[in-house]
Amino acid sequence: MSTAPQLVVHRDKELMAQAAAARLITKIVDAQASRGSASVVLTGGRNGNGLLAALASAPARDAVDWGRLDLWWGDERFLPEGDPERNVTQARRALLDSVPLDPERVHAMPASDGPYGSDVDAAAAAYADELAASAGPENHGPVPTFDVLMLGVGPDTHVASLFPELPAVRETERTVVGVHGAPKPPPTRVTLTLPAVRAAREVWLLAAGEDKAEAAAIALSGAGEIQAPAAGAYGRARTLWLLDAAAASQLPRSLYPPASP
Ligand SMILES: O=C1O[C@H](COP(=O)(O)O)[C@@H](O)[C@H](O)[C@H]1O
Repeated sequence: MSTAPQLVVHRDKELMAQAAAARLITKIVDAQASRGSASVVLTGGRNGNGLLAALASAPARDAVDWGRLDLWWGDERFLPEGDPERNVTQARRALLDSVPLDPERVHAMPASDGPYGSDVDAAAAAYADELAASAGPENHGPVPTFDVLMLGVGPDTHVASLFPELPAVRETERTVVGVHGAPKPPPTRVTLTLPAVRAAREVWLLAAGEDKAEAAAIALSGAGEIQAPAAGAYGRARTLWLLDAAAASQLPRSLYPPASP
């Protein structure tokens, strides 16, 4: 069942990144206190990396037990290991290289020069197997119940590497698929599907900047998920849109409470 989106609109993208980083720290600490460990799905893109950079410079980052955190990715650009355009490379630079993570719990998606070579479909199937191996009976399915799954929203409403009208966004069975011919470079990618996204307790959609305003307005105004993939991204317990004022500028004001005078 879909959870109705809740919206939080911040003054600008810097404040949005800092507030989202603070929110994520609290979520991780709470999950570790109640379940022993936490699991988070990272997103690539400007807003996702902005959040990680804000987290890296937040003093409260030391409240996280980094060794008891599983990190997964919502999508990856299928490029060689270490390529600066890979989402994991960018995440390492923004945050991961500066915190004491357990390398066994950092679940990067395969690279195009990894064990599956250039076979992106085999790479996607392997990531699906890794997810399934981490899911316990309590998860009732082939993916763990992620505590938080973050998604940057593209100007065309794509989330992860689920682009409007492409086969990946129509997938209803597999949890991870290879993407061929993405309209945004690089064309070959690996992505979680909407059923995998919806296994998360909380899904957070990040949209900052004027170029996200139309996408946010379309996705939040009843568009279908095939045409507007962001509209199909929701969590089991909560769906949260974190925006800045520029990205919220085309939304009907009825969707979020007015700022105080
Ligand atoms: O290519 C990608 O783009 C989206 C959105 O990125 P943005 O820079 O427009 O915020 C991102 O969420 C995704 O992970 C990434 O692979």
